[in-house]
Amino acid sequence: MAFWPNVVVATPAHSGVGSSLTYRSELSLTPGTLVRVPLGAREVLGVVWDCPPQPPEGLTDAQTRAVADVLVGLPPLNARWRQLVKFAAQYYQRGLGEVALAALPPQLRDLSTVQLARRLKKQEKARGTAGDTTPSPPASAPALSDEQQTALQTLDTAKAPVLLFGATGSGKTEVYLQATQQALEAHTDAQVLVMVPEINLTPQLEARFRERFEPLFGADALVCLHSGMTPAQRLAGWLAAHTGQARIVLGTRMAVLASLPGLRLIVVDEEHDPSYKSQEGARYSARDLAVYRAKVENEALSAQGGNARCQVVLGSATPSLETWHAADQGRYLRLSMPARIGGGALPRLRLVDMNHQPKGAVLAPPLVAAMAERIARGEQCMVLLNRRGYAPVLACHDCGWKSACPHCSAYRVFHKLDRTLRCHHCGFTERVPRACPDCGNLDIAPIGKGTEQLEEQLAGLLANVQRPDGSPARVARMDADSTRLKGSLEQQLATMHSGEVDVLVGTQMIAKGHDFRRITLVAGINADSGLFASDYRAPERLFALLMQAGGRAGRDAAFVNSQGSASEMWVQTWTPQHPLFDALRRHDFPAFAAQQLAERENAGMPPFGHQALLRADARSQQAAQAYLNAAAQAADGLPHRDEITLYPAVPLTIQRVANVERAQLLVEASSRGALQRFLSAWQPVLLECRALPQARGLIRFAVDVDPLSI
Ligand SMILES: Nc1ncnc2c1ncn2[C@@H]1O[C@H](COP(=O)(O)OP(=O)(O)OP(=O)(O)O)[C@@H](O)[C@H]1O
Ligand SMILES: [Zn+2]
Repeated sequence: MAFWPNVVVATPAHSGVGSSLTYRSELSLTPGTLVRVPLGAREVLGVVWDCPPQPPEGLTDAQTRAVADVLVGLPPLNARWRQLVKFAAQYYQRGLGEVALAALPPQLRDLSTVQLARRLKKQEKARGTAGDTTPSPPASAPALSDEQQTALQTLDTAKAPVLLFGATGSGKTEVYLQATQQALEAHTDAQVLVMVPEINLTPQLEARFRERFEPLFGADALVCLHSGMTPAQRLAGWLAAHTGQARIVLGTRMAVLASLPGLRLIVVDEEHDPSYKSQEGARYSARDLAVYRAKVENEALSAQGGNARCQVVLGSATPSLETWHAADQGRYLRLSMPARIGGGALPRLRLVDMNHQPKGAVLAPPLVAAMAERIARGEQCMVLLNRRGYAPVLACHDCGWKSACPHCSAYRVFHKLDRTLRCHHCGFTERVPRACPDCGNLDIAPIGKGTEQLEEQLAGLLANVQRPDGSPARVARMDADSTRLKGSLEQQLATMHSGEVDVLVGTQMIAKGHDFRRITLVAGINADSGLFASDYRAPERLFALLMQAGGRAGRDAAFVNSQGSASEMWVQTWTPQHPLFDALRRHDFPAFAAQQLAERENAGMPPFGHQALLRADARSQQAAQAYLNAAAQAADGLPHRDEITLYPAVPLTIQRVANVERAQLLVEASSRGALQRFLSAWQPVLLECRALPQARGLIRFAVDVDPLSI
């Protein structure tokens, strides 16, 4: 007897190959089975989607090729996983095979059945011995605060996705830890997925999970999944999750597509973080997929009877407005934890009106004085500036030359430490010229400021300040440049935790999730850039950034009290009267969210309206825009066209990157369903339009559903 399995394989997006290919097999293959199949001259990894016993109409034996190999020993990917992948592919307008195969560890593609069997055996063996070692005593969990206790109980019983709206330092992590423990103890096969925006930024979190759960469930109980791992590590982690050996998966957005047959709890920590949205391939939102995934799991669980559930919890002190709105509507259950652990206060806001500061001052003198005082008392400070390098531009005052990147419509950033001009978009790097390349003038100077410069200036301004033990104050910088080397981030965080460093200067990476115990002053240096950005999400981002940054101050109430001080958040601004600061002063996220949501509703913006972007990359800006506009024209008559607004093509803010011209076209609809159906109908049209004469020079197009910036 023969079977005709339909197999999905990784085909390039829009390659025209259908969502699955039909092969022949002597055996009936369970859907979800991993196979190797011939594709052209190659042999590729594929996932069996279904396996009918008759060939599809019109197809004969002779036309189909046989499945080359079946990865026996690996359990098939289950129906819930396949449903998740199918949904992601449809919703984000990508190929099924592309999404399915991208969700698998890359190394799986290269392994033969024999190699895979060996790998599995090794893992099985390791598991056998793991139990032999005597477990260390479990790290004891602290007694929960009343708010934490209530949150934990509600998580256990809630029938909807939960928004854990907890102030900075309210102990959300402890709630995740104990909810994880509850879920794992409820069932021997239960698994928990914990997602974080950037795993390397928060080594503390991983350490807390390991410390808590390895003694209880063994050293193999927790695996990580993120793009910084080696291919071998990723495969091992994925296999452990897929076989159920790993009980906890801690990962970044990609982990949302991991195979987790026993999934019972999904935690999305700092759910507002933009890095949950993928910016390439299928541009999915891992947060939104997490909610969908829990729904699929719950449907399956309730079909089995019993009352097991898969809970999903989205946690943040500054939730995304999408999530906040869903809670307003009752689709999500909002759990509030307004109090900080230990009863500490949130930092007091000090606005510095830069109109009244000495001209050219990067740091207002009162701010420097306040920092000096705190250092002298043995407290730490943090200064946030969202721009790395020494200065964003280098310029010649004689002829007007500026350090433009030859390949991008952007300036190259001046990095003083290694004397380079570096493009932050394409990476193009050159030594800083000794003189102006255009006129030979020796006097070329930086314009604006970045973290390197801030570090340098602060070191100068605080040179005479002493710590309580009489030693000089120490300033350090943490940004993508200072943490490039492996282990350097951990080391820098350690110097901060140990108190070696008094002032930490850095980009947004210092504002995220860290539990520094002795910071009592946080300063935001250049907030205004976020106030007047053209993107309608800019205020939401700025508010979250400032509130999160401020949230690093005063986390240890006992320390703050013993110092006899109060923690402060300083913000330097040219527009202190901006209403955003009122809400920030009151730490009133709900008021800020309500005001922003009202504006969005009036303007029909998300989450009230729904958007997608059609993006085009081309050799010329004209071709990129021509393609987009042609695609818009060709949309006439498509289903739901009358419910859709298509805007004219526009160049991206940075329109050229690495010599590629970029343009986009906004698609808007008042209903998500209409948008979805329109986009599906538009997809073949988008493919056809590539061949139009005016689109010559087009390199690629991509659809971005629910884009984060427009
Ligand atoms: N019940 C508790 N008893 C004592 N200490 C606790 C308790 N819960 C949490 N903590 C401690 O309080 C501090 C803040 O907790 P945590 O880091 O979880 O806050 P968070 O809500 O995640 O904050 P953020 O959103 O700012 O990252 C941590 O040092 C944590 O160990
Ligand atoms: Zn460049």
